[in-house]
Amino acid sequence: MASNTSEINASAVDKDDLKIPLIDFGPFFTGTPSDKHAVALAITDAFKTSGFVYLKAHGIPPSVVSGVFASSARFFARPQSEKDSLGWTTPQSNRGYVAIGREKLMTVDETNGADTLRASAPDIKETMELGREGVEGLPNRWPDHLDDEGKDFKETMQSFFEMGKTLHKHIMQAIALGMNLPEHFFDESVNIGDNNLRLLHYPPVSKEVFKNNPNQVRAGEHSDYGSITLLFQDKHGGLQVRSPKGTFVDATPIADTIVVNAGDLLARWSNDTIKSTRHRVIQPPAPEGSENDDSDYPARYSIAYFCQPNNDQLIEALPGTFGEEVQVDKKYSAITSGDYLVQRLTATY
Ligand SMILES: O=C(O)CCC(=O)C(=O)O
Ligand SMILES: [Fe+2]
Repeated sequence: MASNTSEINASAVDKDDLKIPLIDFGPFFTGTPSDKHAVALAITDAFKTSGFVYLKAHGIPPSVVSGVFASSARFFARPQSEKDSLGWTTPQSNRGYVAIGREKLMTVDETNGADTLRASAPDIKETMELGREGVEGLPNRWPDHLDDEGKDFKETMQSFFEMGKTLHKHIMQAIALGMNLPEHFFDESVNIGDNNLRLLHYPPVSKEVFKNNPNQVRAGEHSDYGSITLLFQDKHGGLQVRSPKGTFVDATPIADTIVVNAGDLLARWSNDTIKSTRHRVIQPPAPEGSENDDSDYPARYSIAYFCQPNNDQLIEALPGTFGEEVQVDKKYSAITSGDYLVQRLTATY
């Protein structure tokens, strides 16, 4: 048990009071009930302190993940006109291709000045947004009519979408146990799969761009909107998390792990006992000795699977997070998951 506990608590990031553990999710599926509980508590504890955790043995095979990265890279390599023909339309749909400069991620307090911010330092990224299949009037913008590669893309992403849905359920089961709720407490709240799979491509950028504009980033500081985000990074790095001291700390990629972070809706659901922590993406850290190298920063690819409770799920303070026993009132009024998401998306596009 002792070795098991220390493995659960391995540290991935520990800087400026920001501690992000690396947790082996395996024992949650295969361990004894007490192993399972220990994993659940460790994950919940991480969400309550930093809002972030690295997970290994999460159940999505590395070969599947590399297949999704490859398919994503082939998609972004298509001619701009093809990608534009699959363009994102509305926050209600939130499906389709988003060209560089269209979305500006920002913090909640910045949304009043969204247009100025977008103009001065647009995010240097393009994305492809994929949603649940079969929603009346909101089709995914698949490239399957273009060629065989487009058909492969559709199949790969549909299958990955389902895996993300399952992992969402499992992590919510861990959170339920960690919050002293029944293991299956959230199952019915996340069984529809109203999630959003976002493929991201940060193209190569000249070092001058970052030198000349101190506000330039690849993706602006923000918190995520939903319950949790499953983030798959390539090896380049550039993701940073806001520490309690206010600094940005690198969340360096670790092979065969994913970064999972809590979103605003889970923070709200937990009456702010769980934290939705701000993060951003900048240029990758320069390898040592490369200070005078003036070649471009390399491209970076990532996959963000935004998990969202079912659209019609009412989000209000969970049992145990308010009331006399804990001496805290409910901090927020009830809102459905779907209404909340559309509100947030409307501000950033
Ligand atoms: O690309 C990344 O590593 C993070 C992207 C992100 O935070 C987001 O799209 O919400
Ligand atoms: Fe994010």
